[in-house]
Amino acid sequence: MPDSALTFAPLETERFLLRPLRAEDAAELHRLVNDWEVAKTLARVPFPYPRDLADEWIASTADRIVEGEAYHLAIARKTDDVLVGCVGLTRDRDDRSAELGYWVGRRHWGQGIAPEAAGRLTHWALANLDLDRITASALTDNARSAAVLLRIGFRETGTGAQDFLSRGGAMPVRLFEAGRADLSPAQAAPAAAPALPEGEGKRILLVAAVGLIDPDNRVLLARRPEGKPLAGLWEFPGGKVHAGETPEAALIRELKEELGIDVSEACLAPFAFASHGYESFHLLMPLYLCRRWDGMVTAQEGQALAWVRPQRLGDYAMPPADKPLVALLRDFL
Ligand SMILES: Nc1nc2c([nH]c(=O)n2[C@H]2C[C@H](O)[C@@H](COP(=O)(O)OP(=O)(O)OP(=O)(O)O)O2)c(=O)[nH]1
Repeated sequence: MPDSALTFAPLETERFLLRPLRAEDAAELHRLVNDWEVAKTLARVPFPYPRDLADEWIASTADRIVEGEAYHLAIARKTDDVLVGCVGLTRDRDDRSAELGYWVGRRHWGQGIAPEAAGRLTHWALANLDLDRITASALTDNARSAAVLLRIGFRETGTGAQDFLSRGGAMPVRLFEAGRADLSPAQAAPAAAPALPEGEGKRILLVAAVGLIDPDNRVLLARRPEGKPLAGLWEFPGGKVHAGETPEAALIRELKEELGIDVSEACLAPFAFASHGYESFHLLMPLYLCRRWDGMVTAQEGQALAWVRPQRLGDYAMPPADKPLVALLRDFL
């Protein structure tokens, strides 16, 4: 799946824009990073830091964004576009992971900039790239950096050793990792959901979903957007059944809201269901199939959509509840 953006839309945080680096940033970047207190915490930064290297490195970041290999971004103040540091991710496609790194210039320390920027990039990456986890490391003598990672939601997974250019050799580091489950907002069932029985002490959440099938026998998947639980995973369109609604009425409403199409109840054929225990609720999800609708399928909420051939469904990371449904659907279509 192509997920590398040709042009990278800056990511906004409360106080900063995380934007691609520009040639004009080189002087300030050099001033901030050519500081032993900053360079000594970074694995791939030499000290002293040659001025030319700032130009070369900035030039290389654009290509790597286009190729979807690495996202090294300026942390720029929204008010005056002043560069205060950098935050970046380097992907390991084979491992479906990426490594997070960040630094903030010494004159900007103590303002909570690193967690704000690194947290935003981590959430964005898990929601928009084909990744399952983000890794990071911090020197064992850098408690401040470890605290940043823990604050974002990273888990400490062990210790290791890493080569540090600035220190001239291998140094001991603490290793960290974050996956969707670490960062997801609480998966609480909404107040609007009907009162269903509890199973094993967990509330049962009723969600209606549909496999929309086009004339080429492809199935529509939608990507869960940033900010929702399980962000970045692909799912069958649908949503929670509200109090007083039938599953069919809920689906008709959701398909209008999310995809801008009109579906009649007669075109929703019951197919299978998922019953899956998540940590804080038990999901009960009837899956319908639908081959007829009115209107053009268009993402109404900015979510990514993909029409997928049945035999390629396995290429898309989906919530654990969907696994049995995918197998059934592949056999059926
Ligand atoms: N729509 C859908 N939801 C799924 C699938 N698999 C799966 O585990 N789920 C889970 C994820 C969520 O916990 C829940 C759906 O809730 P949701 O929050 O997306 O529903 P919604 O569209 O009503 O969202 P909202 O308006 O409350 O933001 O079901 C699937 O294939 N499709």
